[in-house]
Amino acid sequence: MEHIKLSIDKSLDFVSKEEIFKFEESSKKHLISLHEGTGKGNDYVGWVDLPSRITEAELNDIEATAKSLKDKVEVLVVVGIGGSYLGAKAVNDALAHSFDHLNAGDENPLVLYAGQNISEDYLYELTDILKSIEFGICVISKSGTTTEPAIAFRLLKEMLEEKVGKEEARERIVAITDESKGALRTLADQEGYKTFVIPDNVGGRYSVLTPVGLLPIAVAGHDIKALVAGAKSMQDYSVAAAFDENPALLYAATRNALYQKGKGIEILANYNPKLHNVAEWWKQLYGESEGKENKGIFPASVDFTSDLHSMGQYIQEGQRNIFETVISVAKPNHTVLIPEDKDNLDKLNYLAGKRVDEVNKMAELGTQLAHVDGGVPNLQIEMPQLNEFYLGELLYFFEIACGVSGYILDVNPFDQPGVEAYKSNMFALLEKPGFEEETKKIKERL
Ligand SMILES: O=P(O)(O)OC[C@H]1O[C@](O)(CO)[C@@H](O)[C@@H]1O
Repeated sequence: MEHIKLSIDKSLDFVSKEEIFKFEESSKKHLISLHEGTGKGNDYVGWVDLPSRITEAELNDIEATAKSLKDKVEVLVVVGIGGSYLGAKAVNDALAHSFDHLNAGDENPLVLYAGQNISEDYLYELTDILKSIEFGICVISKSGTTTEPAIAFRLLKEMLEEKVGKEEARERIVAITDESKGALRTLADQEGYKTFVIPDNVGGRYSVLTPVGLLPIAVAGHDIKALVAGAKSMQDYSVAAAFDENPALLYAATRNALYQKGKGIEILANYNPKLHNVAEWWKQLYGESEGKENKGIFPASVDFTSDLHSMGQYIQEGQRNIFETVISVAKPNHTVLIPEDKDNLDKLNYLAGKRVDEVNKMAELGTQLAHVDGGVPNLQIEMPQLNEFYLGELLYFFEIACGVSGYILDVNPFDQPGVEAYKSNMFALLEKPGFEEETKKIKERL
């Protein structure tokens, strides 16, 4: 069985093997404490064995719900923010045809997203376009009280009920939320929506392998059983593999060793734009998990080679506080050859007959070497292919490595207290009932 691989060779000019291997024992210990639920934030480690715990019956239920939505709608709007949508978007965009929006032969509904911002123009344009489209809603909120999705859901629910009637709207709305508490649970029970549960012990950013990610991924027509099988394969491998062959432990150890050497920013790079939103998901995962107590690596991302023509300058010659982790896909899913041209004005004939991917791979290798020469340590994560199975491996790899890495950093990787600061200011400024004191204080500052 081939797995995704991590190569740390191009970081060894900056950090020694000893400096990485000094985390061997602690990272193994942290992995065990994640599995046994004995570390910080242990109320939220329900995701650790999710791939092996999820049952065939649960997956079948998700697939059946996806099918009934598919039969009814052309568009499914996933309403959620942060961990309630980023995982689904990451996988759907990685697996979708790049030009899905032109309806490139896809019979599955188009999955759109709302509630991930509070832009009036976004909501206007979305509701406007949906007037002439058969749509459904998958509303996802663990707490049920997050402002952004609550606003979007209110608008979309009202619109759908007006468009197709309350009875039919009920058939087209699925709610994914807490088992027993919260505003969305109450509403879903009142209205009789089909619901799925976000387990209590799984936080939003670790929830992609629950119905939160799996339902929208199934609606888009992707194989959720293969995704979960990939995650399970990485769950097993991360427990069984020796430290030097264990991508998750080695990644956690290497990034912490680099951090201790002053590399405070990690840039996740890809050479396939389909992976753009995997990086968006990864940024929440690592940013919310590690950025606390005035510590943590700042997670950033780039799409190469596009961003070599913008951010490339900074990475090559800017402040030397960064390292780069490249996600590389070994084998593309299609073949395109560079054609011969008799005039050869662009001097490209030396590439004629070669695959486009060969050029991409040389750009990747050339960039890694240049960045190393410029003082940027490089890690490489290689996926054999971009498909459900290896995406499942990748997601679980990043999750388990994040838990271990957070424990090495000695933070609780499962809380996000800092996110409340903006919310409380926003509520004070909006004069939300219950925030009178905060409103008074904030107004004095303006
Ligand atoms: O699913 P909910 O409760 O609406 O939360 C959405 C997101 O908001 C946060 O709680 C931060 O505000 C994230 O951790 C979470 O993924």
